[in-house]
Amino acid sequence: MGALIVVEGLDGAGKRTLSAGLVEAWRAAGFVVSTLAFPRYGTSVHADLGAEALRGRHGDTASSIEAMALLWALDRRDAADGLRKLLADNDIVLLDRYVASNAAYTAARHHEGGSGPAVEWVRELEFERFALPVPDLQLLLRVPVELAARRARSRAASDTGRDRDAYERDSGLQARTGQVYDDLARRQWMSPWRVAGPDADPRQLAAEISNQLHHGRGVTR
Ligand SMILES: Nc1ncnc2c1ncn2[C@@H]1O[C@H](COP(=O)(O)OP(=O)(O)OP(=O)(O)O)[C@@H](O)[C@H]1O
Ligand SMILES: Cc1cn([C@H]2C[C@H](O)[C@@H](COP(=O)(O)O)O2)c(=O)[nH]c1=O
Repeated sequence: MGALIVVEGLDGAGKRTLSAGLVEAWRAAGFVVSTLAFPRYGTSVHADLGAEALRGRHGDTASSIEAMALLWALDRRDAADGLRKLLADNDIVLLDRYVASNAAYTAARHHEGGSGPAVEWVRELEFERFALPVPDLQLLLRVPVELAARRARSRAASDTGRDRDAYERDSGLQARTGQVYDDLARRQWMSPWRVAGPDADPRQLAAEISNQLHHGRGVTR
């Protein structure tokens, strides 16, 4: 059974870039690695509806905090069997966003912290009711809100298919989401967390994580 590792952080933090670096380093070290990014745009109708809602479609869907969270959660529920198969077939499965994204953004939209009712609602929905696999490690890519916003803006300018959505345009939401992520990491919500900064070296991080998991539960190579 492979190790389930999740990269979390704000919009534009650099999760996709860091994930690519980690995967490259682990593969170079001989690990069999698969990756998946949530929301699964183009694969999941729930993910696509969510993205469209954040760009003004589907009436008042985006204004409902729980409706949005349910769309993202249903995307993961549909992915659960495939995820279990990936875990059976790989040493490491790396996810770019997972359940903690729903916990952080839902709590932040409600102006709650990391131990409030929104986080508990997400935990009960996704880990208990939907029985999604619990991560072995959650990695918070913690970058200043201003830097993440700058990166999200410059990516939107250079990539015409990646315009900023309603959450990315809401600097207050991003700041509160960052605080909830900090809370979740401090509380070690659901599993062990590590925090990496904007200058993290993917190769060094990859080595530290595989050592950490080796001493804990899995990942032998
Ligand atoms: N370490 C870095 N140094 C400089 N630029 C970076 C770094 N990491 C990411 N970027 C740039 O910042 C932008 C956002 O990065 P990326 O797509 O990896 O973020 P993300 O966290 O996956 O975003 P989102 O969650 O919004 O999809 C991209 O244009 C990327 O090239
Ligand atoms: C998976 C997931 C995402 N969100 C939020 C985070 C982003 O602001 C948007 C879209 O995600 P992307 O990474 O920018 O494509 O949705 C969320 O609130 N809950 C989730 O589970």
